[in-house]
Amino acid sequence: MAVAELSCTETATCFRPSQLSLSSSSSSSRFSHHFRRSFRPLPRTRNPTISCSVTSDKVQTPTSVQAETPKGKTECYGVFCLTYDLKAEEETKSWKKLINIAVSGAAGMISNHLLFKIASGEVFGPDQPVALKLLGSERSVQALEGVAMELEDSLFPLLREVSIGTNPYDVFQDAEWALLIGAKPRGPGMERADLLDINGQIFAEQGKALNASASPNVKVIVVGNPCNTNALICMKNAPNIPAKNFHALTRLDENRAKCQLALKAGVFYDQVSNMTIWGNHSTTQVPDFLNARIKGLPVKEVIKDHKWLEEEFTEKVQKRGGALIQKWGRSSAASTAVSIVDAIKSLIIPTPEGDWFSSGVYTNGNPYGIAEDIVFSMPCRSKGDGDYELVKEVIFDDYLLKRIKKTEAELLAEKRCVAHLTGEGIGFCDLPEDTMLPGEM
Ligand SMILES: NC(=O)c1ccc[n+]([C@@H]2O[C@H](COP(=O)([O-])OP(=O)(O)OC[C@H]3O[C@@H](n4cnc5c(N)ncnc54)[C@H](O)[C@@H]3O)[C@@H](O)[C@H]2O)c1
Repeated sequence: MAVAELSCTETATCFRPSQLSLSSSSSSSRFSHHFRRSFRPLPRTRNPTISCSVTSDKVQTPTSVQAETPKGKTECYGVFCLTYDLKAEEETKSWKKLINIAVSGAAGMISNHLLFKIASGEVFGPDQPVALKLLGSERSVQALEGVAMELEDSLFPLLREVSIGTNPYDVFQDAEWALLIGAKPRGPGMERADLLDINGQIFAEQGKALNASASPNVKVIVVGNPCNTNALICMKNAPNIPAKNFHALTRLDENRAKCQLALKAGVFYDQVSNMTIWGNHSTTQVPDFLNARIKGLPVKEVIKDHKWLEEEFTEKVQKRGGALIQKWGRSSAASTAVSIVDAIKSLIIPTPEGDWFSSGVYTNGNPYGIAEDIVFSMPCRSKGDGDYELVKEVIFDDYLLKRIKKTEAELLAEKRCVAHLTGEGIGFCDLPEDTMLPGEM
């Protein structure tokens, strides 16, 4: 094989030696799984200029490789340009049909953990090929290419295609899952209301793009904060997608609550079940120790220190993100990625008998008397078909109801604040207090 040096200053048709030697072979049987992946940039709003320098006289020119690409696929990115018909190749395999997974904020810290879990088969299963569609901001394009390169270098057999782009209408094309992580962090001195507006605009646009481009039954998990209201905005801008398909991630909060209960009870955390986080992914969230169980028993029967439950436990879960920042100097990324995996698996694997999981979902028709038309974390159960039902057999006491009311009030205020982004008039911000997101200082 010819040895070539490569340098690229922009995304476009750049080739590395392995890819070039592959392109000269017409026999697809010589390709191993990972050779059949493609990394191609999606069309962007601005045209990239190409600057590649390959220092070898033995390699083929990019032009000859381009000529071999299947019809309609004129651009490719990275090591493996698409020089074969991926669909024809798929027909010879007994694997499941490829699924398209869009991830926004793909160059960020959470995605840096998540993408490799998805590509490895840990999330959707060891026989489920995946295509990753990575959305970044204009500022993160170079980093996005770096992510794609690392994915290439990992040689995941299940990873069949990676595309990158900055236009959500292109990136979300045919997406069956949309993991919306990308958002702006709250800067110094920025009010929560400002953050709601800035990030709300991102999610309004992405909702429209999902509506126009994604699979009609796409499942959407909103991670970028403030995630409940961002999910509401996204949903309102995607009227053709069922409202039930939109989730705000509160699974990290559930996992944190389980961990704290296990520590206090002196059991391993797999003994804690039926954990609900009610409400907003903020410091008003309510970790429900009334309905949770330890070794199948009500928590209050196992942990007799009820003062601890009401005061320390609740606050510890609510402020866990901030405590972590103090130690790490940055917000939780690995455990958030793990919780996104948990959230997806909870929808594609039947919920264990008698148990449930928490997710921020649309409140219309909820059996708990929570205000309609907001995205609120509630207990859910799934048959493993991507859908869920709200759990009916939960109990309430005054303590729980009072706290649920507080987080509900916050979400209703957030909703009023973003009315201009949900098509419901002029936004008016009267947030009860400037509560922090878990993870903020
Ligand atoms: N729900 C939860 O449990 C939870 C937990 C932790 C973090 N978060 C939130 O997740 C978000 C991402 O966290 P992170 O640590 O990965 O942040 P990060 O700053 O490392 O990454 C965010 C990425 O998003 C990109 N981005 C910004 N605007 C974008 C847009 N319009 N389209 C696409 N990409 C865009 C940025 O360029 C950046 O690469 C933050 O809003 C954070 O508050 C939520």
